[in-house]
Amino acid sequence: MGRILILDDDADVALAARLALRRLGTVAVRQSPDGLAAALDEFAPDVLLLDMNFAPGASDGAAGLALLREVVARPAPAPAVVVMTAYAEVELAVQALKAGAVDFITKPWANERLVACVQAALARRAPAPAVGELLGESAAMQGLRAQIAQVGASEASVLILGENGVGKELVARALHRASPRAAGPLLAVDMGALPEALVESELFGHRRGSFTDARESRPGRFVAAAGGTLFLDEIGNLPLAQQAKLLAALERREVTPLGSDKPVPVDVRVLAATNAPEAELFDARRFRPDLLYRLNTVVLRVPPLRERGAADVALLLRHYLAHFAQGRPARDVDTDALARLCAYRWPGNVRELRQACERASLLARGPVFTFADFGLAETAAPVPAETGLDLAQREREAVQAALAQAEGNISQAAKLLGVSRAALYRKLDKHGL
Ligand SMILES: Nc1ncnc2c1ncn2[C@@H]1O[C@H](COP(=O)(O)OP(=O)(O)OP(=O)(O)O)[C@@H](O)[C@H]1O
Repeated sequence: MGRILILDDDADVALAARLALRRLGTVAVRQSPDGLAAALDEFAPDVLLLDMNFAPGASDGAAGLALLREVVARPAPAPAVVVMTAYAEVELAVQALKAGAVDFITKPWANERLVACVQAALARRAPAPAVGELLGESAAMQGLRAQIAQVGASEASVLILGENGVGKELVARALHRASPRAAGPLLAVDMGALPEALVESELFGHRRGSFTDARESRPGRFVAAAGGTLFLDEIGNLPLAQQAKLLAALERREVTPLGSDKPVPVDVRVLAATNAPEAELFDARRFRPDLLYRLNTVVLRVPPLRERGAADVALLLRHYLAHFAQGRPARDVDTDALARLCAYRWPGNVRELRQACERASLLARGPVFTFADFGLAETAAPVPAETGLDLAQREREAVQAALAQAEGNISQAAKLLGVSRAALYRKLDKHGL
């Protein structure tokens, strides 16, 4: 989400742009360049969509270029400028790019093109993501982040569901950060990794001598997380006997350490996660329904990576390849490789993608990354069985992948594909992109 200012003296054009762009954030419209500086100070847009002509009859774009230069020269944070030109004004568009515009859009535009162009400009202005941030701009990930913001602020128990490596722990951390308990600790307990005999002492603590190895008294995780959040990972692996004890602790909001008969009050918010299929979780022979109802006041489902779309895969690739480049500029991903990575199923989800990026960054020798560099099991590009090798489809995928990698920047995408900008525009038109 961002702040977008549209400057166009044609009220109809400005309105059409405002309607198309409103789902990207807060959109304001000005019809005259008079007072633009003050408007920029006041509204502080991330992106300025700038018309190039303002005087009646003028078509040389001089007024627009002059405004563009003023805006670009403003002290940071100056907005990213996307200029609007008429279809034939390629020369003017080039001048604008040279003067510091991040992109141009020709009128009349297809709304999807305008949205993609402004979205890319917004993304370029967005601050670099903090470590551990849940990345993804697909509708599914935006929805998930909105849910986190909403339920994070409450004390509700949240059950986080999703396949291996989708980011359930990141979701738990984000919920904790969004909560009033953010200043307190977040303690994670991996139920899958704990031997059954140790579950109780780990969660509830023990008194010295309560069992053979208990040389010292030890507070359990419930007590250690006081004032904060306890994240019970792989909850589906908790044996039935311990499920009963966990239920009792949650209901009474107190725990009794092993070897003690004095209950200790606890002050934690409990988050739980599992990669078990929901059907298994709702099987009373494996998981107590009463415990499930305690844990799942809110259920958050983290979608598998293959359901988030090519743009999210490309975004995560960019993020992790930059991360593993360790300060050096990251190499590009070859267009064919990108199309195949976007179509790959990612059974290990984001964790698998992260590891594949680490492998490629360490081992690849070429100037660009190829599909083989990522060391993924599936080596053949997926070819739809019935249609065979559909050239048009492959071209469409390559264009999509290049646009995703170039974050919607047409010049860069054209460079990646080895075609001119004009040829890329024709391809966008041909494939209705
Ligand atoms: N949306 C995301 N953006 C950036 N990184 C992510 C995202 N989702 C997951 N990751 C990264 O992928 C890796 C796996 O994430 P995480 O441990 O949270 O997954 P999980 O669902 O808890 O896995 P498991 O089920 O195996 O416990 C981590 O390195 C995490 O930082």
